[in-house]
Amino acid sequence: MKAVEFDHLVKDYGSLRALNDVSFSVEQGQFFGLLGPNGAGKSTLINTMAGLVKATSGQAKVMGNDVVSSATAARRALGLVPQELIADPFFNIRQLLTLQSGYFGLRGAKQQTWIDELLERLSLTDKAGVDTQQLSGGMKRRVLIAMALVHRPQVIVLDEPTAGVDVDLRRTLWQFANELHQQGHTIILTTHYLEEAESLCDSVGIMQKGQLIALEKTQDLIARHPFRHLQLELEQPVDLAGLLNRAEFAKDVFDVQKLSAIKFRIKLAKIVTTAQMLAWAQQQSVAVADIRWQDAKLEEVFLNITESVS
Ligand SMILES: Nc1ncnc2c1ncn2[C@@H]1O[C@H](COP(=O)(O)OP(=O)(O)OP(=O)(O)O)[C@@H](O)[C@H]1O
Repeated sequence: MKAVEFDHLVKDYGSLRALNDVSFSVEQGQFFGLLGPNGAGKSTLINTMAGLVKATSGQAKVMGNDVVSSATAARRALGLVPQELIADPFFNIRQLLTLQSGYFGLRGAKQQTWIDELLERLSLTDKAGVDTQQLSGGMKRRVLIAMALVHRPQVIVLDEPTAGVDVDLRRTLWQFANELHQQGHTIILTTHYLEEAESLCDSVGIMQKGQLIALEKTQDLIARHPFRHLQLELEQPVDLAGLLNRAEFAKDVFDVQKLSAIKFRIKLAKIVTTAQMLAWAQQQSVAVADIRWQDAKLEEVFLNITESVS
């Protein structure tokens, strides 16, 4: 059974097609990154999964449960941390979490122990009796996280959880998310911080204009797009850009950035080995002092994919 499954999902808002025939699945136990530029359809997809948005056609399932025909079971399997911050004038944090537990039929001492644990983990213990209206933005976000986890869902969806949060909460959040992942929960994360996605997510899906345009293991995706940066230090100043323009692999040279008179950062679109590079330098009578490679980052791969599709 897949953690989540989308089958030919379409969502129209009037004449705007926010989801255009999206089909893919996320395996149980994955830490999955859902990426895409603003307006790509990520939130629409997530909200469809959570039963908050009704698809125009197609199907979405959470842990095998159709989000429409088995809505209660699907909702129970999912914990969504939404983007928007809440403020409830009537309840304090503990009351809110107890109420949320009640929606899932969870009551009693065992549930209160779990609520205590959530409060502790999210550094909210001191604030448990405070009305949510009086909380800062970051604390409201912690409450949202606790609310999403109150029923210990198998699938946890974090919709841009670190937008505008401080370093401390960001660290707490990733530590907690990693722990939940290790305990076997499936985590689905949308974020515009691609460094976060690269370090946390084992697989990523990239959406653009309502369609899924890439779906791969994070490392495979990066490896398949052979950008590498070469940091080259020369013994003496040389017009490296000029020389490279005349080189046989000139078409592969992406960008030459002069860092100093002798230091360059070269972005290559094709893998060139160190030996090839050194042989070429020798041919050109360029004395190389140091050569260092750096792999592409998810951010560059992402920009390359989304730019080539748009
Ligand atoms: N309730 C709505 N009514 C009309 N159009 C909507 C509604 N919700 C979203 N849209 C439109 O659907 C498209 C997809 O929006 P969505 O919020 O899913 O994108 P996103 O990838 O989550 O973007 P972001 O990264 O900015 O959060 C956008 O063009 C948006 O304007």
